[in-house]
Amino acid sequence: MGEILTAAQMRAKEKSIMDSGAASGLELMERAGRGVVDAAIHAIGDLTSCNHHAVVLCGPGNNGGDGFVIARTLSEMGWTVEVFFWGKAEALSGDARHMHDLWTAIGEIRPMTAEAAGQGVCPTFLFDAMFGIGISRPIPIDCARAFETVTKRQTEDGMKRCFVVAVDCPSGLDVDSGEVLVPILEEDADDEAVMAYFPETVRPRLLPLHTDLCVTFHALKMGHCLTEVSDLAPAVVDIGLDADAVGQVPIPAGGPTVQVPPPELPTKAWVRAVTAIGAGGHKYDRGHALILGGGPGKGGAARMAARAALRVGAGLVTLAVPPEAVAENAAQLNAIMLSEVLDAKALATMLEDDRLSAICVGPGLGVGQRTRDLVLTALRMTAEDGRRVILDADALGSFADTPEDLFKACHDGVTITPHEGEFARLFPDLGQRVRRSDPSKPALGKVDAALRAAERLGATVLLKGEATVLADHRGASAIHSALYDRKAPWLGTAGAGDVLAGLIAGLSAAQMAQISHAIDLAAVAAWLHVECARSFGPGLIAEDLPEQLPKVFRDLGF
Ligand SMILES: NC(=O)C1=CN([C@@H]2O[C@H](COP(=O)(O)OP(=O)(O)OC[C@H]3O[C@@H](n4cnc5c(N)ncnc54)[C@H](OP(=O)(O)O)[C@@H]3O)[C@@H](O)[C@H]2O)[C@@H](O)CC1
Ligand SMILES: Nc1ncnc2c1ncn2[C@@H]1O[C@H](COP(=O)(O)OP(=O)(O)O)[C@@H](O)[C@H]1O
Ligand SMILES: [K+]
Repeated sequence: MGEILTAAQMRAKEKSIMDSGAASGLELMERAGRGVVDAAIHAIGDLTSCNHHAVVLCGPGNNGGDGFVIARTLSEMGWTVEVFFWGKAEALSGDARHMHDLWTAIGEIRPMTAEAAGQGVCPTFLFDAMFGIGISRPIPIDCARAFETVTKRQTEDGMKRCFVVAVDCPSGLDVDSGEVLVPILEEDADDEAVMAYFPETVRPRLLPLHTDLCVTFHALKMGHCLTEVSDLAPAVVDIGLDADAVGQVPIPAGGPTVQVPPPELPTKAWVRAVTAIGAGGHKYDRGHALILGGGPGKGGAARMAARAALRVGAGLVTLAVPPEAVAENAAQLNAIMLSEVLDAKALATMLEDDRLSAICVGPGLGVGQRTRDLVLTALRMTAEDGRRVILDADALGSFADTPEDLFKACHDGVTITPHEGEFARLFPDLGQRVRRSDPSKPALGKVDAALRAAERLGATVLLKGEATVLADHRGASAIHSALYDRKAPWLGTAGAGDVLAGLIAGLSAAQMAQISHAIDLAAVAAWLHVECARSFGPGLIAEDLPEQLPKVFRDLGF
């Protein structure tokens, strides 16, 4: 698993392999269907106590074609298979039609209605092959209801439910944005607000398609990484798209080109490659991070950022606070140095010292003119010299009314770290379209939104959340999802974002601009952030995060 693709990129890969003659559409579909069966059986493991009965729900496109292959494969293995079909056989594509006909030679097809699908024994597997990457609007209500009624079939003991396998993606998932396009319940149909499809009002009323395992082809798609689509981590089936001919065909732009590695990759080498961790040397070789802090009583956020910067490997860290906050901070700091900074002019003087190699502005600073001045000064003083600036929280909030001022001042050494609210205030047009707010327009999704924002800024954007998305002005992007086996919901705790900003600042301080791109450092920081949260576990508060770093580094073998 290296790359994450958009639907268009996947289609381009499929087309190029077919055009090259290396495989036909039918061969790909056969491999896809058989791969799903293998992955499903592998997930269950021991089938001895299962009833070898499966239900396959097939849709009107090639996803349905995969479903017919699944039905035939299981039937050949001696399973009892029920197939429900939504669509018209004559409207199927050539490949899907062929698979449909192969199935009808050995088995029955019934129309997909809730009544029909609700009858019968509880199957071991329910395969959702209704809609795949070709979904364009909420799935038909009959499909959603048929799905639901199969999952409600019960075993004799009334306990067991079937194991639901989504083919390519759960039907209704927009694989580019991660948005779920499932239908509005009929009982809501006379509610104007619901029918207007405003996500806030509609979401709780939507019919969820619960999935145990999602099996996709060749590579994960963006939606699998932006939304938790199944209980188990998605399985990826190799359908033979890696042949040479495919590599030579440029795939369309717009998808991520950098991916935060999953934990099974050689993480130590990756962390070492983009940081100075484990490199040894003098403290002055590992940079000096400057963190700007807020006024009296508002210093916690910046202190946590400073602590994270020091623990992650900056040689020195200085916290610079307004004069009236010096006493408070002096009482709280030891290894972190303390300076006083009255205003932007004082900051400019301080930044003349180019040993200060990275600057973090925002946590706990307060929204207003003083913060705006500090941000613009930090950006001006670093515009030409390769030093990196991390803008978080109030540094972003202070430009909600004048975002253009920030855009003009940003440079390629800047990383901004907004959560979705801060992002929407800085980029209202993009923020609105992260999710579908207008039924007639597809959602932009977090990756596209972050890429457009990064282009506008000429800088790196790290858009936070359960799935953290990174993008830069060169068009590189990455997704780091704290989902599936990297879940860390307890990381959503006050101050966690301040720690992340400090981690990026610490890595940036230790790293000179020419060695790696800002997006790589932000990606390592995002990975370490979640790793620290997972290492600590539930009960975590933000202060605990930097204290987990030594253990995380030890576990990596440093
Ligand atoms: N290419 C290959 O060789 C391989 C492809 N593979 C498989 O193909 C899948 C992609 O196939 P696909 O492009 O046919 O799209 P798919 O997701 O089946 O649905 C599109 C159909 O649904 C329709 N439709 C859409 N939304 C709708 C709605 N709300 N309500 C009603 N109808 C709706 C839409 O019609 P239309 O929008 O024109 O009305 C169209 O008919 C992919 O996910 C993978 O499983 C694998 O076998 C590997 C090899
Ligand atoms: N459910 C979640 N799972 C994993 N990480 C999360 C989750 N919710 C939030 N986070 C992470 O926690 C941090 C919260 O940051 P932020 O929203 O800025 O909060 P704060 O301002 O309190 O620091 C972000 O890094 C975000 O990615
Ligand atoms: K599906």
